Amino acid sequence: MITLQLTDLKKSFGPNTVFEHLDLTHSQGPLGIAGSNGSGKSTLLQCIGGLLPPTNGTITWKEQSEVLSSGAIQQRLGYAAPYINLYDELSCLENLSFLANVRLQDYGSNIEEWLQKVGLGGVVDQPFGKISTGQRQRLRLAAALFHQPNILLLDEPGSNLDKSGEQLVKEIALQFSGDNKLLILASNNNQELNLCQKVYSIETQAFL
Ligand SMILES: Nc1ncnc2c1ncn2[C@@H]1O[C@H](COP(=O)(O)OP(=O)(O)OP(=O)(O)O)[C@@H](O)[C@H]1O
Repeated sequence: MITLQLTDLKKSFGPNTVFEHLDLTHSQGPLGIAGSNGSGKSTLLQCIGGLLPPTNGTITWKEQSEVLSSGAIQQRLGYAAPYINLYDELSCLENLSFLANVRLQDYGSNIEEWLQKVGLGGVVDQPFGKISTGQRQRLRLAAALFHQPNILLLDEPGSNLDKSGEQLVKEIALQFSGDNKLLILASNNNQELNLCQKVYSIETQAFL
């Protein structure tokens, strides 16, 4: 079982405090983060995913009762968000191959499988910068998933996706409802938040 524990978390940008005194524990399955525009959902997700240092407080990941090191978290973590970009000049396939090389592991046929699964089989050789916005979002999802993470962070996963893309997000959320999996999904979209077993409001700092 994977557990995330946030204790007395605070994030400020200069004089602007986005959230403070935030305590949250979540074990296993999909957790939604809700809140209006500018309430701090992306900021919280970036702190959880290690992209932003919190101003105060602690973020602890555990697998069973063992505290995970930052290296262990990076191995287990997938993250898809509009602010995580891929290389415009590289093709879809080259982008994922590059990420696989960075991870220093052989993922066998996983990359091709994920490109098919997200519906990009017809554009594998197209540069990321030249595919449509919805296709780019699909590639971001594949990039977050091909290494088979058991922790997944998704920021507005359905943005620019059509009906089949929404179905894909639903399947991903279902996949992360299983044992030893944890999904955190930040969104304004109720349809997406409904995919989550629990929803936490960043504004009230309570479960809805
Ligand atoms: N790098 C930054 N520097 C300064 N302020 C920032 C930075 N990132 C976010 N903020 C501020 O933090 C606040 C929360 O922004 P954030 O993007 O986390 O909100 P959000 O809930 O994800 O919004 P949305 O629903 O519009 O995506 C905003 O006031 C924003 O301007």
